Amino acid sequence: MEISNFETNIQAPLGIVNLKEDDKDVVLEQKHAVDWVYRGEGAANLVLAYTGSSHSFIGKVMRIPKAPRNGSPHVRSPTALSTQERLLWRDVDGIVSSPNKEIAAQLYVQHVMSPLLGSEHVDAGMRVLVSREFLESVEKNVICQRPAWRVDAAKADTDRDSVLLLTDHSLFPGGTLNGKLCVSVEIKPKCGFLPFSRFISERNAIKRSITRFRMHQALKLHQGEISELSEYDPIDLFSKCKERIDKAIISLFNTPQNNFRVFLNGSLIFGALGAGANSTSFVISEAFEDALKSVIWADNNLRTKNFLQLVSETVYKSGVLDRLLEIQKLDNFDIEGAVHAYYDIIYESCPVCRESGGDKISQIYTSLHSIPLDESLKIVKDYLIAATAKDCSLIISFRPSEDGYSGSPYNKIHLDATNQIFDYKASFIDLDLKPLKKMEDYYELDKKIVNCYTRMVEAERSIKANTT
Ligand SMILES: O=P(O)(O)O[C@@H]1[C@@H](OP(=O)(O)O)[C@H](OP(=O)(O)O)[C@H](O)[C@H](OP(=O)(O)O)[C@H]1OP(=O)(O)O
Ligand SMILES: Nc1ncnc2c1ncn2[C@@H]1O[C@H](COP(=O)(O)OP(=O)(O)OP(=O)(O)O)[C@@H](O)[C@H]1O
Ligand SMILES: [Zn+2]
Repeated sequence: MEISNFETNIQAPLGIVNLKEDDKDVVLEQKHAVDWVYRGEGAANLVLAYTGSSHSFIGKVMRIPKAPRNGSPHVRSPTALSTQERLLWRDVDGIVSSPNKEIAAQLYVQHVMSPLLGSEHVDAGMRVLVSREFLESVEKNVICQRPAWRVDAAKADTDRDSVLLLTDHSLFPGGTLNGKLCVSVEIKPKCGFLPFSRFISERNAIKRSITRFRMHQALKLHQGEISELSEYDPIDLFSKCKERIDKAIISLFNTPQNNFRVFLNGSLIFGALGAGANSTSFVISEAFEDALKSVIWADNNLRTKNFLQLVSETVYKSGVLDRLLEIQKLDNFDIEGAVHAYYDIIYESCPVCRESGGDKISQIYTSLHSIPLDESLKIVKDYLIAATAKDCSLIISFRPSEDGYSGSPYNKIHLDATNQIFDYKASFIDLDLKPLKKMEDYYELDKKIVNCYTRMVEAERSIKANTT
């Protein structure tokens, strides 16, 4: 379909590229909305996939920031970074002068996360200009596919003139060969290590032996966010040990929540769009086994097993999570240490130290308040980069290889059980810059998670004692 070009006086800031055709900015209008379909969403963004025939958009998704409806806690600030955030990220090219948070976030992906993760695994995207009517129209078109609770919480923010255009990682780059298929798996791995900081207080010592993800499950269950505890433990997925990675992938399949999805040529075949999925039932697993027919050449009842093996083997051999883990480990003070540095950089007296009443243990925290500002800035900056790495997702897309081990520039993986060779590509998505203000929420949530988990363990212990 034809996309009209408009001369426009909206300038893209330094380092940010607007989509252009014939040297003019492309502007999407109401009539183009029909080509965009619902692909998914998280707390902050609505993601749409392109189904039209314009070469500029084939193989792309559009990421539209959401605006909260009344009463939602997810408040969007339309202004750019705060003074302290500008100080924190001042080394990032162009970020200090970025006109809004979305542009700042894009520069952050480009200049911070991409170099850390490897540019071959990251697409920072480009901006495309959109009219309000386009945004209103796509918002209306996809509303019935969105989870009801997401609709209640927020809507597409129609009050902006550009959105982000990204590579659609659920399709193979350059399309599928000779109509062959692309199967892709999306994993939200969460934090893959046990914290080791000396700033973790004795009463929270449990954090050193149980992963944040597993403890958070207890809180999510208690708050009714999930109906069953996940079998998954990130520590297995990041272990670099094949057997433990196998275990993690099988657990993700059994209890996918919002941590595991599979797409076939861009259509969801496993997991839930825009939300978490319940534990995998017999009916769901049968349907998935069937959906894999065209991808895995194995007898019925063996396709899922072989597919999960393919995923596990790829995670193991590619080492793609090793780098992610190193970035997550930039959080080496833990929130119990980093929160003190945070209050120093926002020039507020530290409520955490105030509440602990100057006891002996709290001296270790007081020491954090006497370090130079640059060191405090580094602690918080590293903490926030690690927070991005703990919340992003990995998409691995597979395509049956046309030419065995030669030819295409993509990585190859051999599935021994079926003697199939696949090209694969691994990409990270959702590498958003976390707002500085979130440090306060992180500290509160950390306390809540530990308390809830501790109470759950105690309750289990007393039930056990009463029944024996
Ligand atoms: O705090 P967590 O670990 O629950 O992570 C939040 C995620 O929850 P999860 O536990 O993965 O379901 C949460 O995901 P959902 O909305 O639950 O799908 C968001 O990713 C949130 O990030 P942001 O506020 O959109 O920037 C995430 O917040 P951050 O902690 O990454 O800031
Ligand atoms: N580049 C992409 N290619 C394919 N699918 C994508 C891409 N980006 C996002 N998606 C899909 O859209 C969903 C939501 O995207 P994303 O995670 O960026 O939203 P978010 O609101 O930032 O999430 P969060 O709640 O974690 O902050 C993803 O789970 C994924 O299924
Ligand atoms: Zn303090």
